[in-house]
Amino acid sequence: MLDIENLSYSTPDTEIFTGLDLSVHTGESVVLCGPSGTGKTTLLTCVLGLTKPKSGRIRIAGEDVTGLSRKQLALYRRKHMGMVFQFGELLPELSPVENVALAALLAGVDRGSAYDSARALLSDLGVPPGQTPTAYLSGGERQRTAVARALITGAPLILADEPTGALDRESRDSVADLLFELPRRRRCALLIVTHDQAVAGRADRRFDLVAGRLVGDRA
Ligand SMILES: Nc1ncnc2c1ncn2[C@@H]1O[C@H](COP(=O)(O)OP(=O)(O)OP(=O)(O)O)[C@@H](O)[C@H]1O
Repeated sequence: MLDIENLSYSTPDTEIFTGLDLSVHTGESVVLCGPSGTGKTTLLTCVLGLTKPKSGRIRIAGEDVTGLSRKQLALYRRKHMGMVFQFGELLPELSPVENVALAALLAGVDRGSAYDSARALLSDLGVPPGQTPTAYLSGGERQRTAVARALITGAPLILADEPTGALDRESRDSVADLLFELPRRRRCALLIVTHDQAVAGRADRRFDLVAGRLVGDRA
C-alpha cells in the first residue's frame, strides 16, 4: 500500500535523512521510532504530500504521489489517507459526530450518509453518543474520535503521529488496542510514529530512524 524508495530530505543546513526505503502492506502495522529530531514527523509529512522530499519516490496504492500537483495531492490525500495526530486536532466546539462527518462531507459524501456513517463508526469505536463538544471529552475519547475521522472515508493507509503521547496509561492501552486492530479489521495499512515502547512493541514490524537511516525489520 505504501512504498517509499530512496527518499532523502534536507533543510538548508542539515541532511535529515538519506536513501530511505520502507514499505507498509495492507493488513499490517509498522512502527517508526527513534531519537527526537531525527525526522520521523518529516517522513510522515512527506507521505502526506505536505513536505516535498529532496529526492526519491513515494507510491501509495501503486500511484507515484511525489509527482502530483498540490491540488491532485489534496484530492488523493482525502481518498487514500487518514491521519491521527498527537492531540487529536479536532474542532473543539463541534461534537464527535460533527467532527467525523465533516471529513466525509469534505470528501464529497452527501450529508445524510456522512452523518449516518459517522454515528455508526463512533459507536463501533466506543465513543459515547451525544452533542458534547469534543473540548470536554477525555483524552482517550478525543483520540477515538480522531481515529474515526481518519477512517470515515475508507482510506486504505492510516498514518498516526504519537497517537498515544498525550494519554494516561489506561487510555493509551485502549487507543493502542483500537489502532492495532485496524489493519486486520478494516484491511488498511497502518504506519505509526511513537516514542512509547509499549505501543511500539505491538506492531507487526518496527524501524528506528537513527542518524538519517532506518534500522530494523525489513519488508
Ligand atoms: N522546513 C524545515 N526547516 C528547517 N528545519 C526543519 C524543517 N523541517 C524539519 N526540520 C528539522 O528537521 C528535524 C526533524 O524534525 P522532525 O519533527 O521530523 O523530527 P522527529 O523525529 O519527528 O522528532 P520528535 O521525535 O521530537 O517529534 C528537526 O531538527 C527539525 O527542526
